[in-house]
This record gives sequence, C-alpha cells and structure tokens, in this order.
Amino acid sequence: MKIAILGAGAFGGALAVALGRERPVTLWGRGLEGRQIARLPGITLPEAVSVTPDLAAIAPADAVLLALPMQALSAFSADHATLLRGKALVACCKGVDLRTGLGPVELLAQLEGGRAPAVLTGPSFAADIARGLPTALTLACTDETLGAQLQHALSTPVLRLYRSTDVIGAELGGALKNIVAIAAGVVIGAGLGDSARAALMTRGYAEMQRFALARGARPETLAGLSGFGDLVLTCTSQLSRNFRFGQALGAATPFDASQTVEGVATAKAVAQIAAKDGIDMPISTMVAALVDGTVTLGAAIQSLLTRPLKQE
Ligand SMILES: NC(=O)C1=CN([C@@H]2O[C@H](COP(=O)(O)OP(=O)(O)OC[C@H]3O[C@@H](n4cnc5c(N)ncnc54)[C@H](OP(=O)(O)O)[C@@H]3O)[C@@H](O)[C@H]2O)C=CC1
Ligand SMILES: O=C(CO)COP(=O)(O)O
Repeated sequence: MKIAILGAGAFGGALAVALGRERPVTLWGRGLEGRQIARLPGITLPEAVSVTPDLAAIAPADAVLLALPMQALSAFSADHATLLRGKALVACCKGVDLRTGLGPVELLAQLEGGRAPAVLTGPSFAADIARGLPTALTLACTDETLGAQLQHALSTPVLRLYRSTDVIGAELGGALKNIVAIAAGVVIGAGLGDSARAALMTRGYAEMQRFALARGARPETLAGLSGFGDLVLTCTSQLSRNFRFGQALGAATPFDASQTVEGVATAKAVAQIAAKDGIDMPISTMVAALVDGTVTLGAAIQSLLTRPLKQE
C-alpha cells in the first residue's frame, strides 16, 4: 500500500516521521520545502519520506492521510475530489465541521465514488510520535477488510493501531474531548484546583457519551483510546493546545492565535446541534459561549455550579 500524507503541520509531520522510519511515504504540505517541519522543532524527516509542495505528486498513493485542521477539510476535499477519488482516505483530524455539523468521516464520505473513509484518532501528541515514543491509536473504518489493511499499513513497532468499525464513536470521541480539555484548562487557569478538574472531566465524559450515543456511537468506543484515553491525555497535559488555550482563558492571559485549537469551532458546532436535538450539554454550551464572549468567566463557572442537584 503506497501512503501519502496531506498536511505538513505537527500531526502530519509526526506521522511522516513515524511511518518514514519503517517504509516509503510521501508528505505533501503547501509551500513545503526541505526536511524540517516548522511545527516540530528539532525533528528531521527520515530519508524514506518524499517531500513535495506539488499535490499532483500524491497521485500514485493508495492510501491518503488527511492531517489538516477540521475546518479546512470540507473545502480541501471538495477542491481536490478528483485526485482523491478511489483512494483509501484516512481522516486524521479531530472536530465537527461548523458549517455542516458533520465529522471528518462523514465529510469525506460525501466524495462521489469513494471507498469507505477511515479515521485515525486517539491519545497522541505529535511531539511524542515524532520522538518515537510508544503511542496507541484507534483506526476506525466501516469496511472491515480495508480497516485491517490500513491498521497493518500504518502500524509500526511503537505506533500501535487498534481497529474499530465504529467511525461515529471514534470521530466524536476525538472531537468532543477537545471541548472538555478547554473547560479543564479554564478550571486550572482560574485556580479552581485539581478536584474541580476531575469533576469536570467526569461530567464532560458523561456529556461526550450522551452526545455520541445519540448519534449512533457505541459506548465501548467512547470508553476506549479515542474517547476516554484522549480525554485523559488532553485534559491533563501542558502539551495540549486545547488545554493551554482554556488555561489562558481561565487566567485571562494572552494565547498565540496561530495555534490550531480544534475545540473552539467544535464547541460552537456541538452547542448548535445539542440545542437543535435537545441534548443536554452544559459544559460544551458554556465553552461555546465563553469563547464567543457571550458569557463572562465568572458567570460560566456559576452557571455550572448552580445546576439542579441530580442523580449521577
Ligand atoms: N498536534 C497533535 O498533537 C495532534 C493533532 N491532531 C489533529 O490533527 C489535525 C491537524 O492538527 P496539527 O497538525 O496539529 O495542526 P498544525 O497547525 O500543526 O498544522 C496544520 C497544517 O494544515 C495546513 N493547512 C491548514 N489549512 C489548510 C488548507 N486549507 N489547505 C492545505 N493545508 C492547510 C497548515 O498549513 P500552513 O502552515 O500553510 O497553514 C499546516 O501545515 C487537527 O485536527 C488535530 O486535532 C491529532 C492528533 C495529535
Ligand atoms: O489530540 C491531541 C492529543 O491526542 C492533541 O491535542 P491538542 O490539539 O489539544 O494539542
């Protein structure tokens, strides 16, 4: 299976490093030249990685990994539908498209004549993958045969892929945990303490399950790497941009706007869907309001703490 990766940011670059240590792989990024990845300081791409700024160069690939920010995926895949047609597409982004309310797999499935798209998601910081540290991810695809082929093609001795057919559960776990990570960052930034963060994570997980199950996800997927696993990682590490963004919000300090923080747009998308479908999502709704500036930090905290007492 010939593999191409689209997007030479942190995650695309890290996947190229990991796979390129084992097999040939093509990495495309706009304006990409040389063997350094701007978002991965100190990392050099292995020799087996062919680097190109020319998208046509990925034409021979059988499998294409799309490591782009979620909000760029819809336009990008539509613009390059002809090139992507017939290939095994693997979404590597975490989020919900704000315009359509769709996840990455659902967006890619809209391309005509395509094979069942897959999603690669789970607890994995690009910096860890690029350093060759052990990582476990979920590869979800409704086509079991293709899923197994991708699992083997994309696993390495230190990058272990677990297979699933629950693409909705896998993509929603990765999308929703970013919202909770922003909220966890707010809790820590505002000085509310580790106990409050644990409570927030637990109630956030309940919220993730409520939303994902309503959309057809399986509970065990949410309890796996792509849900619970990534929630724990992202809510507890300073390496997470979503967590750091929330922390800055909670502490009222500046944050580098050039960073990709997927939870911002996804919180808005999820809050809209939850309101329309009548799903109780207090944390996501509050994060959406907070990032929109329609509620103050004090009011957001107060609103979550004064919800009616209920059974767990
Ligand atoms: N970083 C991580 O640890 C992990 C990230 N992910 C997920 O991977 C996805 C990508 O994130 P990440 O790599 O970290 O983000 P980065 O900000 O590091 O990189 C994003 C890349 O996408 C490119 N890009 C943005 N918009 C477009 C577009 N319209 N057309 C073509 N290329 C575009 C950027 O190019 P340019 O620089 O030219 O703007 C950049 O190379 C996210 O959904 C994230 O949640 C998943 C697991 C781990
Ligand atoms: O998804 C990630 C880890 O699994 C990366 O998290 P951030 O996007 O918050 O940096």
